[in-house]
Amino acid sequence: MPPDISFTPDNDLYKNRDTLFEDYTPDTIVGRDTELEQYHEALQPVINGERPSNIFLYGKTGVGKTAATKFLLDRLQRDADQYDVDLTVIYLNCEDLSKSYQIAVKLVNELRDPSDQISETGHPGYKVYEYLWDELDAVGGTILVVLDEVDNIGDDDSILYQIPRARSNEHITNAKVGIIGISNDLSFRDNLSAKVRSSLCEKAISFPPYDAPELQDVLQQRADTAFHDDALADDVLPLCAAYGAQDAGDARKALDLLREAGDIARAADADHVHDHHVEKARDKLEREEVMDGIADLAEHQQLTLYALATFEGDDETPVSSSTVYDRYQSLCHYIGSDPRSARRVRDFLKELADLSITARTPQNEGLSGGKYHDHDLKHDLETVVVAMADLVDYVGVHEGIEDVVRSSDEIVLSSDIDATLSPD
Ligand SMILES: Nc1ncnc2c1ncn2[C@@H]1O[C@H](COP(=O)(O)OP(=O)(O)OP(=O)(O)O)[C@@H](O)[C@H]1O
Repeated sequence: MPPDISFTPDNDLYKNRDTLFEDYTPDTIVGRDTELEQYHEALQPVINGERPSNIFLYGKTGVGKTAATKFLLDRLQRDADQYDVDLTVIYLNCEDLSKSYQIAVKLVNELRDPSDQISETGHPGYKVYEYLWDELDAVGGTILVVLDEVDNIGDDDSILYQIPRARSNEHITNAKVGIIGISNDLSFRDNLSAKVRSSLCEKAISFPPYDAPELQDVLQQRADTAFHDDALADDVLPLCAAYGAQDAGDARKALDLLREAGDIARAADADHVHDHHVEKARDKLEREEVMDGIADLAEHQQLTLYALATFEGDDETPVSSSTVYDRYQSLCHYIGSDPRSARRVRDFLKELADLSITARTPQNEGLSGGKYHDHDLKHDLETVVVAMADLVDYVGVHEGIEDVVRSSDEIVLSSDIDATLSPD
């Protein structure tokens, strides 16, 4: 008989938890006054009925570029209606679109009736642009094309050049088209060819990371809609904001932390969310992030990490790059894979440290010992081994991690652990 499981609503802490998610658009944007002012000014020609400027927004992830865009374009659309300005806004996320051709097809289809769509492949490039110019002119008025994550477009025949020049090249005569490009790749603008840069970046607006007081404003605004009054202890928002500021001033992460803390408090049947819930939430999110980072590593990077993990299991860390390399070679030997060079493995170790998966400390033993780096895991051994369980399953369990594999509920291997690999 299954146990008698039932569900009852539990909304003692949350008033509207959904507002802590990414897809919720807040009514106002806080903490971005300077950027909103610049952005507002850059959009002003639209409401004057003039040719729109091409605008480029850049800044690290989670600093409000998309939120500010949606907020301002909503307002602009509302006011355009009031002042009889014929405005059409098309929003496109370029995450999976790396070619100008794909963007052009998407735009044509956005502008066309659903019954009259073109296929995603098989048209000559010039033809797709012809369709696009026809559609833009048919819509007419002012058209703003928002290209979020614009840095994914990686070709020379750039639509980022074609659209801004379409009017002067007499491809379109009716519509006035402006591009709003959004990017979190800070080197993207510098790497654009001069001609694309000058068309796309007529108005460039930088979004810096949030500092702790700005993040606290963002969190406070969201907490007011998400939680009941008094649900949060006084130190919760300052703590989430401080962690968010440490995490590159990313509002998305700070909001995730607040929601996770709320969930942990709710699961514990707490009357309030306290700082210890925030600390637990932070550990959990950090662990998930590290695990995702490890799962994304290439095979030989993971083998390098596996080699280091075996020393951690034997309490022998920190260890030098050459010690890790010897163990790495043994692991390669077990699976019959050609080891990468010692230099390459030193690069892997540096990358692991850059990803905050390991700690890398320079050592200098003077003339006798020379300079080298020591390495250590930055997270507990079980987290690391769980994250690379598929590789451990494939290579076999090394003695150094045997205890943790045996004691962990989260590591399920397809074969017997008895067949452990010897130290080297
Ligand atoms: N100033 C703000 N006021 C209210 N909410 C904000 C603010 N800034 C960011 N947010 C919220 O934080 C999250 C991330 O913001 P947003 O998507 O705008 O960042 P972004 O800079 O576009 O990041 P990415 O480059 O990763 O797309 C969203 O949920 C957004 O609503």
